[in-house]
Amino acid sequence: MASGYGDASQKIDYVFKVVLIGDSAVGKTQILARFARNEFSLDSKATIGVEFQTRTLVIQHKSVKAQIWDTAGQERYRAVTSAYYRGAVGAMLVYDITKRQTFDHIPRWLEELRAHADRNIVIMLTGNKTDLEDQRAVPTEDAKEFAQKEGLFFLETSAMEATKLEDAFLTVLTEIFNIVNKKNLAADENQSNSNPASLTGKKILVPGPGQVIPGKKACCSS
Ligand SMILES: Nc1nc2c(ncn2[C@@H]2O[C@H](COP(=O)(O)OP(=O)(O)OP(=O)(O)O)[C@@H](O)[C@H]2O)c(=O)[nH]1
Repeated sequence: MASGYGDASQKIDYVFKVVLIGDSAVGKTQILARFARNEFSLDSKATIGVEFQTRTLVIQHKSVKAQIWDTAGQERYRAVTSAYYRGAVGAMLVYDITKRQTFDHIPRWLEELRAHADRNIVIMLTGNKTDLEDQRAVPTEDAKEFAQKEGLFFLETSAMEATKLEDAFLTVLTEIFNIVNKKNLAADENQSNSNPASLTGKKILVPGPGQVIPGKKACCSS
């Protein structure tokens, strides 16, 4: 269970960094605005550099601060690639369902993600702008098939209408939470006085979707 937009004074159990990537104008900044502040603007300027916003949620009675990072889709405005991905445990790989090219570029984004981020980062392929169904250029089946082949989660969203966005983020955050929690439980079993500390500033190694091996200790390095 997850809820709310958080309260600055509350105790935080975990901080998870999630990055948004994809071509320019697919809706990354508005996805972030919708998720972090429940806002949306049609008059969205191209992102220059990098920004992040946070939202605190409760997942399985623990307080989880989602730190969502957004950078420009346009090469010339992008943040330093390796710094952007450093410490990320989740990624939303976004395309626009009305622009085929933005989907055709997804393998390139995935390649960059796999080159720079933790190899076990949890990834959600996100087809945005479902409110423009009449202009659809990417069949759902094509994306579903690609996601299955690559071992990604997949959902179609609309930042404008707030459709499936909560689902998309919660799926990623809950998957990360379960993996990290499993790691802490394993550590507790091995070391009775171990301290399942906040993950702030720590790079974590997590198994990918569908690759959580029961009983196997997920590994973690700082
Ligand atoms: N119809 C519709 N428009 C959207 C949706 N999400 C974003 N947009 C619009 O698409 C345009 C681009 O959105 P941005 O969020 O700025 O795109 P971006 O991916 O951050 O672009 P860069 O910063 O250049 O990488 C803006 O006009 C948004 O209002 C959506 O779900 N539906």
